Order: sequence, then C-alpha cells, then structure tokens
Amino acid sequence: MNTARISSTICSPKFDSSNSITSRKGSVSFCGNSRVRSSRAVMGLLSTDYKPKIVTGDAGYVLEDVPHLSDYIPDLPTFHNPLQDNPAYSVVKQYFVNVDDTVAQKIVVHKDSPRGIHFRRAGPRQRVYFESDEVHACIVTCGGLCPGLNTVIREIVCGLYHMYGVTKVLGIDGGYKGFYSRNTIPLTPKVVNDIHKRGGTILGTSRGGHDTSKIVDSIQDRGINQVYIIGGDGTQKGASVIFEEVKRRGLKVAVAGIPKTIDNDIPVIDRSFGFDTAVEEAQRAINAAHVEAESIENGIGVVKLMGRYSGFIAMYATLASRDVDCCLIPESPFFLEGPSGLFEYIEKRLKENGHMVIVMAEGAGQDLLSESIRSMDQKDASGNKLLQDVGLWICQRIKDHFARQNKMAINLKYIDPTYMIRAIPSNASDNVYCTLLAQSAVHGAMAGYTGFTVGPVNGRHSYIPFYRITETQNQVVITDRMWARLLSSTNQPSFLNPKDVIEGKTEEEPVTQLLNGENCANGKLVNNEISNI
Ligand SMILES: Nc1ncnc2c1ncn2[C@@H]1O[C@H](COP(=O)(O)OP(=O)(O)O)[C@@H](O)[C@H]1O
Ligand SMILES: O=P(O)(O)OC[C@H]1O[C@](O)(COP(=O)(O)O)[C@@H](O)[C@@H]1O
Ligand SMILES: [Mg+2]
Repeated sequence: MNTARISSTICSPKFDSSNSITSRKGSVSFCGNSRVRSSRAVMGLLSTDYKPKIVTGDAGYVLEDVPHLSDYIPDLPTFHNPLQDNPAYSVVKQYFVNVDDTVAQKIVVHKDSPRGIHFRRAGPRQRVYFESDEVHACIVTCGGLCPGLNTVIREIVCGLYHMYGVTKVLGIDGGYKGFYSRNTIPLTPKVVNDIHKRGGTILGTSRGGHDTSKIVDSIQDRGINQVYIIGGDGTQKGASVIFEEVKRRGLKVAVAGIPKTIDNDIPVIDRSFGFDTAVEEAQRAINAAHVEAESIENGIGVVKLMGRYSGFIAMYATLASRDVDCCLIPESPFFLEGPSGLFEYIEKRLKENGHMVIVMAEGAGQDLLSESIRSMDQKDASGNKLLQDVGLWICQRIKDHFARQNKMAINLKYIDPTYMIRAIPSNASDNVYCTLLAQSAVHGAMAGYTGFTVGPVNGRHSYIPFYRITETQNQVVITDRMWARLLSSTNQPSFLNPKDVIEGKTEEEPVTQLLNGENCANGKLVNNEISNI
C-alpha cells in the first residue's frame, strides 16, 4: 500500500502489522433498486460493531478491503510461504501478488471520472499466517446444487495439500446443520481425485439449520482454523455471521466464502460457476422443444428453466439457441390477453411460422399466477419463497385460450429440465474457473484474510467483503443492451405498455451507468460482465 497517497478524510484508516487498514464505519452508499438494501439495512445484516474496512486514496480511489485475522488478534506471527520452495512455482516470475494490488470494480471510465471502488486482488502472498501443520481446514456446501461444486471441493483439498502441505481437511456433511448434527468426512487428494467428474456435491447440502453458536462451537471444539463455505446468497449471509461470531470469540479462524448460484444472481462478481454449464445443458431441452414443435402443425414447445428472481439462464439459453421465439423472465412483466399480449403473439407466430418455442424462467409471471391461484405463501427451510409452477400454469392457459377461442388447433409440448441443468458435472470452462476460485480462497485464508468471498471482478480474482455479496441480488436489466439483443433475436413483444414507454422517454441525454454511480444504471442494478457489454 502506498501509505503516502492514502487520504484519511473519510474513514480515518489506520495501518496494522499486516499492511491492511482498518477504519471507522465508512460512508458506503448503494443505489436504489427494490432488491438493493440501503447501507443501513446492510449493516442490519451485520452486528452493530461491524466496521467495513474502507480506504480512500487519490482521485476518488476507494478500497473496500476485507478483514484480516490481525485486525482482532494482536502480534500474530507470519511465516515464509511454502510455495516459494515448490518446484512447480519456483520458476514463475512474480508468482506472488503485490500487497498493494487492487482490482477496479468499474473499468469503463471517462477522463474525469473518479477511480471508484476497488477490491483486494486475490492470490498468494510472500508471508502466510498459518504454518502447514497447524492448519485444520473444513469445507461445507449449502443451498441448491450447482455444476462445479465437486470441482471446488477437490481443488480446495488439492490446493491446500499440494501448495501449502496441509493434510488435515474435513468435509462437513449436509450443509450448515452438519456442523453440529453429523460426523465429518476426512478429505485427502486421493478421496477427491475424480469427484469433479460427478454432479452434485460429495458432501451433501441442505437448506435451513443455520445455528450460529452451535456451528462456531463445533468449529472451536474440533480445532478447525480455516472454514471454506461454498454457497449462494443465503450461505454467504450465514458465513458472514459465522465470521462475526468467530471474531467476537477472538478465534484464529479464517472464514472464506466461495460464491455458488446457478441463477447467476450474486452481485459484483463477473459470473458464477456452473452458469456456463447450465446454459449449455439448457440447449438440449430447447433443441428438443424445437424439434417437437416444428414436427407438428401449430406446434408449441415450452421450456421452463431455473431462475427464481433472475432470468440470466433463460436469457443466455435463448440467445445461444436462436430457436426461441419468446423468453419470459422475472424482471420483465408480461400479460396474456389483448393487443401486444402473449396470446396474440403466439397466434401471430403460428400463422407466420407454423410453430414456436417459449423459454421461461421459473420466477417469471409469478404475479399473474398468484392472481389466479390464490393460495399459499410457502417458504423453504432457508426462508426462500416457494414458487408455483409457472410452466404448467402457462401451458394450461395457452391451451384454454386456443380451445375457448376455437381459433386453431395447437399442439403443445412442455419440457421441464429444471433439475437436469444443475445436477450435471461442470463443463471444461467451469472446471477451470472452479479451480481458480478454490485456489484464490486457499491463498486468501493462508494469508490471514477472513470474512471474504472470492470471485472475479472484471476478470481478476478478488477478495470481496461479505456485505457486498449479500446486500443485493443481480438481475437482468431490461433497459440494458443485452435484453435488447434478446428482443431483437426473438422478435417478441416487450410487453411494455406503449404509453409507459412514451411517458418514460425524455429529450435529455440518458444518464449512463458511469455517471449514475457504481453498479447502477438508471436506478437499476447491472451485472458487470454479463449484462453490460
Ligand atoms: N440470513 C441468513 N443468516 C444466516 N444463515 C442463512 C441466512 N439465509 C440463509 N442462511 C443459511 O444458508 C444456507 C443456504 O441458504 P439458501 O438460501 O438455501 O441457499 P443459497 O445459499 O444457495 O442461497 C441455509 O443453511 C440457510 O439456513
Ligand atoms: O428445489 P430446490 O432444491 O429448493 O431448488 C430450487 C431453487 O434453487 C435454485 O436453483 C437456486 O437457488 P440457490 O442459489 O438459492 O440455491 C433456484 O433457481 C430454484 O428455485
Ligand atoms: Mg439463494
């Protein structure tokens, strides 16, 4: 860190022995989307004494740093990184990450724009805070399945073993509740050798059952000092409170999160592992729907894909396929009846082309469903809202419509590959990505960082504070160019009321993401890589 250039105007940073910087509660602000919590609410997720480590520098530079064990444990000894003696790495020039390296969240800039938010760059450090034989690590997987979970597990075990000589690694059986209700699973490179070829997670997973004190008791009782937590937004919230309890008890335990979500709804990072695999697998279902639809008069193929609140899988699967005539996602409301509605469009497509394919995310049109099926407000064990089956519902509505109107005989085929796209092993690209995530997490924990999630930000792996990952969910921005690309590839109606579009238009130059603030376009969230190209 270039100490001379750090300004103390906002956060009064002070340096500690690890070259990291602590500060008073920083003035972090977030943009106003309904799924974005305010900074105060974000703090509500955290204990009242949580202090984000914000460092400011020249020209609007802001580092949102991650916690370090030395923040709350004084005089921790450091050790020579064993990688320096590793024959595989000793020939690599500049293998170690410079302690000052940070990664910019915003890479599209104007000449006078502030440098903006940065995250600490991931990677191996020259000095580590654990000796190899001191480390007792554990790995847990939580939430829904995702291709690549086994690869991440494998690469944490092998990374610890081969890079740092760590031999004590435990698997926690069945998610968070496994910490206090199940036996552990010893993990060695031999045990995990070919698990990346299998779908699912060899450790098992679960929803619910996050009992912070029981989990931290178990960590303490077992003498665990590195905890690798693989999971989605709910899991990372759980990891955040585990980190805080560990810190409150003053334990030398590094807590590292690896973000997992098939829906690609985790913010800040470029994309989540398994997403690429899921989009690829979805092609098989879309192809089948297309073959069925085009083989019969007035054939309609409907495919339902995952996506509780975010339609990334449906959007990317549609864009990749080119056989899709209509893609419905949670972010883009639609309606069935009347001019420019879905039924009118189906009729038009069938008349023009004789068949059509509809792809929908499971979270699309839930408002329409609950209007017609007034019922349950059920939740899963983690508190996530249980969705009603929009695929079955829409198929029935389409059939009823055409039967009632007696317009044309249709042949509708419904394909629901929901679980098939997430229960498969990860593809080659996701496998490499999972390896980098796992190794970055291992390097971070060994270097004494804690309370972080690892992930690529504009292509560079970074350590991101938990609150940045849990404060919001990534969603498709329907005013963004990616959604426009989709609309122009399917030719579907936008389902926007023309009156709203006209009223929404102004003579003024539209405010760009760049000018409007971090990660925020016209008050809507944007995904760094995925939606904003
Ligand atoms: N706010 C929270 N605080 C603590 N633990 C949580 C929180 N939300 C979810 N969890 C725990 O995280 C785990 C996974 O959460 P879930 O929402 O099911 O999946 P995902 O992590 O994939 O989003 C569950 O064991 C759940 O109890
Ligand atoms: O049936 P399950 O296992 O609860 O999973 C269904 C949900 O899991 C998801 O795939 C992803 O959710 P998570 O990222 O929270 O695990 C959703 O798209 C889907 O609604
Ligand atoms: Mg989730």
